[in-house]
Parts: sequence; C-alpha cells; structure tokens
Amino acid sequence: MASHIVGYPRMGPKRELKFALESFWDGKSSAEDLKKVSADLRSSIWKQMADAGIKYIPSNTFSYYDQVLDTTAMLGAVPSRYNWTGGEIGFDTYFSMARGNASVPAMEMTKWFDTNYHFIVPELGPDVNFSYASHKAVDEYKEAKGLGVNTVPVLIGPVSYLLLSKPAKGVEKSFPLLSLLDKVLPIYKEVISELKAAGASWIQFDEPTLVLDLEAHQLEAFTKAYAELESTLSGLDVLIETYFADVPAGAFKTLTALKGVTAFGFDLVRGTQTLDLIKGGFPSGKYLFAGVVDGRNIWANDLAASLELLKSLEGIAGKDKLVVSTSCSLLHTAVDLINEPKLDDEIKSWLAFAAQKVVEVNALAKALAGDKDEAFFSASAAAQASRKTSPRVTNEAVQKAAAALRGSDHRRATNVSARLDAQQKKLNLPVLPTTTIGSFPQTVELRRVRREYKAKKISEEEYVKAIKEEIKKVVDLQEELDIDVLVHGEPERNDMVEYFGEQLSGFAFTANGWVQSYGSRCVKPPIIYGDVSRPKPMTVFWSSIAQSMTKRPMKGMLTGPVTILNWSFVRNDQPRFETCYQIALAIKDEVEDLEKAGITVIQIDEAALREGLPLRKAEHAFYLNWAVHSFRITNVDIQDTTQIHTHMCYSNFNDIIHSIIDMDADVITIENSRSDEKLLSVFREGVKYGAGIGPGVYDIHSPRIPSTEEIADRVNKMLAVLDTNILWVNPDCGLKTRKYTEVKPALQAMVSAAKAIRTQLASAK
Ligand SMILES: Nc1nc2c(c(=O)[nH]1)N[C@@H](CNc1ccc(C(=O)N[C@@H](CCC(=O)N[C@@H](CCC(=O)N[C@@H](CCC(=O)O)C(=O)O)C(=O)O)C(=O)O)cc1)CN2
Ligand code: MET
Ligand SMILES: [Zn+2]
Repeated sequence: MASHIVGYPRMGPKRELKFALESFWDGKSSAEDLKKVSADLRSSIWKQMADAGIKYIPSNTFSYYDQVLDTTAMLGAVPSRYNWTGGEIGFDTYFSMARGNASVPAMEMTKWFDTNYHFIVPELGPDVNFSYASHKAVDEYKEAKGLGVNTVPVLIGPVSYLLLSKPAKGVEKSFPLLSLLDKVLPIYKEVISELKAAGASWIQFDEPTLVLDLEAHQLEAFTKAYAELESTLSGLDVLIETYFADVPAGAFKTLTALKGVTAFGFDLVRGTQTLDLIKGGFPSGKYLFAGVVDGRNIWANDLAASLELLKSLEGIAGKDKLVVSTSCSLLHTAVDLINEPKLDDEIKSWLAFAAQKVVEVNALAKALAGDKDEAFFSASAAAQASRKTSPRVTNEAVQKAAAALRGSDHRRATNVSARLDAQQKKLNLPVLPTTTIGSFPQTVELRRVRREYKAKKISEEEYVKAIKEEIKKVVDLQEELDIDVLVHGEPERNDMVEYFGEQLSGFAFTANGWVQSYGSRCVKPPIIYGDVSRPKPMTVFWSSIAQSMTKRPMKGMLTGPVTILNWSFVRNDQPRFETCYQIALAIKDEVEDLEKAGITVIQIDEAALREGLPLRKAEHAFYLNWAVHSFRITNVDIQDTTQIHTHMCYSNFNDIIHSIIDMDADVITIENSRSDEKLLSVFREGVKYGAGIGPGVYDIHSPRIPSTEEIADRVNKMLAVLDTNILWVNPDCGLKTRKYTEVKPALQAMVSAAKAIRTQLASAK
C-alpha cells in the first residue's frame, strides 16, 4: 500500500525562507544566499518524507512567493508593465510581479479558496504571448533526483490556472479566459515532455477548482484539456488532485472520465459526499488517492477511524490502487510539533503538524499493507480518548449558554436610524467624521518591548510604561491631525486574533506554529481545543487608559467571533457554529465591560467574515446566518447611545451585502480604494444602506502617499451614491504594516480632504 503527500510548507520549521527572502529584498544578502537556504529546505523536506517511507513525494511545491505566480512564470504570462524581455524569468521580474517595484505596483493578490493563503492573480487577455519561461518544475525534479529521491512533480492544472485568473487591464471583463486553453496547453506539453525526459514516471495536476460550482462549459474545458494532453502524457501516471471540499456529482463524472488520467485525489475530510460518489462508482483500473489526513488543521488523525475508511475503499479501488494521502497540501498547517517545547504533553498528544502528518500517512499505508505499528495506533487511540474525556475540553456552563443561542434571534431593540440619532446627540460629530481602522505602525522598538516583556527581560511596570507612552504618542498625533474618532493604535497586540486567543480559555498557542499567509508573511493561528470562555476583561485596561488621554471618543477595539474562528485552528469535535457562538459570548462580555468603563464607540472587526463563506453556494445561507447572528450577539444588550463599528478588509462583498446589512452595526468601515467601482456599484444599483459607512479612501497596502485632491475626489464619488449623513472618512485597513513617514502625510491629506468637502457642503446649503 502506498502513501502520498499533496504538498508541504515551504517556510521551514523556523521560518528560514521568510528571513532569507526579507534579507534578500533588503539588499542584505545575495541571490545565491537565498537560493542556498531554499535548496537546503527542499532537500531536508524530501529527505524527511523519504525517511518516513512516503512513496509519492511531491516536488515543485516549494515557491519563492506563490505557486500560482510560479505557473504564470512557467507560462511566460508576464504583464507588459514589468518590461520583461524574454528568457528565463529571474528574481527581478518574479518579485516585481509579486511585490511591485519602485515604478510599478504589484499584481493583485487574493484569497486561495477559503484559506488564509493568498495567491497572485494571473492577468490574461487575447494578446498574451505565452512561452515556456520558467523551468522550475523540471529543475526541482532533477534536483530531487540528484539527491536520490524520485518525486512526483506538481503543476497547477491548466484549467484551474485559467479559472483563477482575471482579464488584464484594458481587456473586456467578459473576456472568456478559458479560450486561452489552446495557447497554454502547448507550454504544458513542453514541460511534460521535459519532465518525462528527465525520468519522471508520475505527474500531479492540482485542479482544485473542480470542487466549485462550475458551469457545463467549464467542466467541458477539463475534458478538452486532458484529451489534448493525452498523447504527451502517455507513459506517465497522471494524478488529478482536488481539495478543500466535495467534488460535485457532475464534476466527479467529468473528472473520472478524463482521458490520459490514471489517478484521482480527493479530500475525504471535507468531502463526505465525494465518498458516496466514489462508493457509487469509481472507474476500474484507476488509482484512488484517499486524502484522509487533514491538511487544514493541526489535529492528530484518528488512525483507527481512517484505517476503517481506507479498508472500505480498498474494496472499491483494489488493494494495489489505493494510495493514502493528505486532504490537501500541508501548506495550510503548522510545520513541526518538535519545536513546541512549551505545549504540555496532553495537548501535544492531540496534535499533528505537517511533519507528524507525514508519519501518520505512512503509518496508515503500512497498516493497510498488514504491517501495523501497534504501539503507534494505540497511542493514537489513547490520545483520541483523552481528547474526548479531558476536563480541559468541557465547560458545561458555556455549552449550555451557547446551545441556548441556537435557533433564536438576537437584535438590538431600537432600529439603526434611531440609534444613530441618539449616538449623535452624545458624540456630536461633524459631517463626514474621520477615523482610522485601529492599528498604528508597529515599529521595531515596539516589537522589541513586547518580545522582552514576554521573555521576562523587562518588568510589567516597564512594559506598561512603554505601551502607555506609545498610546500617548498615537493619541497626540491624532489630535494634532484633528481626527474625530480616535484609536489607541493596538501597540500591545502581536496580531488581532492571536492577542485574543492568548487571553481566552479553551485556546492554546504555539511558539512556532507559523502558517504562510502571503509571500514572506506568516500568521500563528491560535488553537481552539475546548469550550471558550473569558476569564477576565481583555482590552478594558488599555482602552480606559487611552480614553483618559483625550476628550474625543476613543474606539474600543475588538476582533469579532467569526474572524477569531476563521483565523484559528478550530476544534473538529463539534460544529464550527457551536464554537463561534461560544466566542461570541466571550466577546459580548468584553463589549459590555467596555461600555461600563465609559467607552462609547466600540469597533468589532470582522475582517474574515467573507473568507469563511463556504466554497459552494448551497451552503452560503446557513453559514451567513450563524456568522451574522454571532456578530449581533456580541452587542445585542448595549445602550442605544453606544456606537458599534465593524470593519472588513475585502470589498468583494457585493454578493453578501444583505448579510452585511443584517449585522446591524451602526457604522461599517470597509476596504474600497483598490476597487471603488466594485463596492460603490452595490449602492448605485439601489441597495439601501441606512447605517454609517466608511469605504476606505486610500490604499494602506502601498507605501504611496495619496494627495488631498485624490482623496476628495474619492469622497465625492461616494457622495454621489451615499447620503451625506451616513458617510465616514477613513483608510482601507489598519496601519500596522506602514511607517510613520507614510502614515502622517497620508492621514493629513485624508483630514484636509474631509474638511474641504465639509466646507463645500456647507456653502451649498
Ligand atoms: N491572523 C491574521 N490573518 C490575516 C491578517 C491579519 O492581520 N491577521 N491580515 C490579512 C493579510 N495577512 C497578513 C498576514 C501576516 C501579516 C504579518 O505581518 N505577519 C508577520 C508575523 C507577525 C510578526 O510581526 N512577527 C514578528 C515578531 C514575532 C512575534 O510574534 N513577536 C511577538 C513578540 C513576542 C514573541 O517573540 O513571541 C509580537 O510581535 O508580539 C516577526 O516575525 O519577527 C510576519 O510574517 O512578518 C500581515 C498580514 C489576512 N489574514
Ligand atoms: N483593527 C485592525 C487593525 O487596524 C483591523 C485589521 S483588519 C485585517 O489592524
Ligand atoms: Zn482590515
């Protein structure tokens, strides 16, 4: 019985790649240094899998930035603004596309399905001259072979690549991207031929778009593409890998009928319906790659249950055609539990990071082949049992309170326009009030203070003093800029989710459990292992101090339950909504404590509400219902005069606008400046929005400083579709990744634009 891994994290157990990349970008080390670190990471991963006994080991799952961008490079689909002149694509062109350069901005980055990973969106049109411009897949195959490891090279499949791309600037929005299939397939053929010549016997095409709601013509593209590749692929075993959800029945039929394909990979953790389809008819003679080890979280596998499932599949695919695999690439989980000395043994026994998942996959394959590691399986059974019975997991009061929320509804008693009136009497804000999203720049000094406090190198007193000083600086700056509703700047927070996870019960946090979010940037998702409760107030201390420094309203700043859920590793022993309701109750306590402490404006960020949307439309309504309900629970019992803000970072929310209205916040600030037409078009199309709204007036992701005129111009555009009395003026998102030299002039321009328009409105009366 064989074993397979879909893909592996690239950052390294101690984020070696992150530091090598950032040092190279800063000009502190050479391209050779970066290549050396990368090659060492690759070889240690291949060796680790080979030593574990994995039969089908992937290559080309390493990336200097992103695997979709690697495919763009392979196809030579470089947008013309990067002035690439042909030849093998090097670091200059590659990183310019990823990050922009002095004269050209980066390509767009967007969410990879429903993960917190982001990919670089290909920009295509009828004029792209595709050419074979990056031999990375072949080079990495050869590199592994040189190390004695015969790998399965992994490519993003041609159809998913096109389905994930967008029409380039200047190309009609309706341009049929799939019409480019005929142009990309010849490049794929060149790559395949080279891989064959280098000695590859297997090839893996990732076609994750097969789990989406595809239309008939999109499914036909798969049939056409693989028929076209069939002769080039002959002599190879060909695996089509799907992940992240069920494969719908129609797609399953198309997939399993593809020409030239000998193996199919499925996510059997999220794909319970796929399992039924497999049982209902799997093509004979083909390999079934069964993804039973979860790549989306950090939980140890229930080996006994997996073994049983695998045995039932053996009867379908045949003993020699069933391959044990991961549900998706391990990119989305943490790297190695060995680097977590601070986690206690009980919790550790419940966990498996990427390195441990490799071992699990192999143990399952061996057990199927009759060579069961009894000790390993009984340890697994013991861990499963302890997770089920551990008193640390259960808090009956919390379970009861959360269960009581199900099926009920929670809404503030007074409607939003009456609330806004009551709040305005108290807050007395000018029209077009100005505010920011929460964080101010996280300086090196600030990070040092937090790090030294955590390491107990400085006392609590010194720490509090340093953070207070930072808050004072941020408050003074905002008063000087004449901003209306202030923030404290979040200097005490490492990350908006991790910070709350560290203070809530039922959460564990790791020292090195980093997961790549984009490029060199990583997050350390907290682990929710038990029922969630809030032992004591989490933000009241800092918010009260901040409010005491100013007469202006100081926003309390919280992360909402849905975002905490979506950016954590969530327990898999109860439905997600159950966990979300529990977090909602904890945040509700915090909101009420802030109100008691005299905070009159409270922002509850739901940056990740949109990304938790299930991949399939049929499941949207259910998710949105409990997600929006969870948000409302947090502030249902507060006074009319307390103003609730929320914030979202992704503007492609047009399809869920009614759910956003249903959140019933008093004010929403929302990313907009990178795509203003998209956001404002909802209101142009007549959707009524009566609450306060602040579409971002400038892009905080770029170091570019906007002018007063361009911000005023943006605000005027907004006024054309939104009522004057509901519009707020604010940036797109938090300022933590920017420098003060950028933030000061940008906010200055923002405030003067707001003032200019106020004057203009007053004189028009
Ligand atoms: N969870 C989450 N997901 C999100 C976002 C977000 O803000 N949070 N934003 C969107 C974009 N994604 C992003 C993901 C990561 C980063 C980011 O800046 N990450 C940092 C990691 C955090 C960090 O700054 N780490 C520092 C310091 C390490 C650390 O945790 N230090 C503690 C100090 C104590 C200690 O050493 O443990 C601290 O800062 O408090 C470092 O790597 O050097 C990075 O990779 O550089 C930004 C955006 C979508 N998803
Ligand atoms: N309050 C948070 C901040 O300003 C919201 C960020 S959304 C990713 O950083
Ligand atoms: Zn944001």
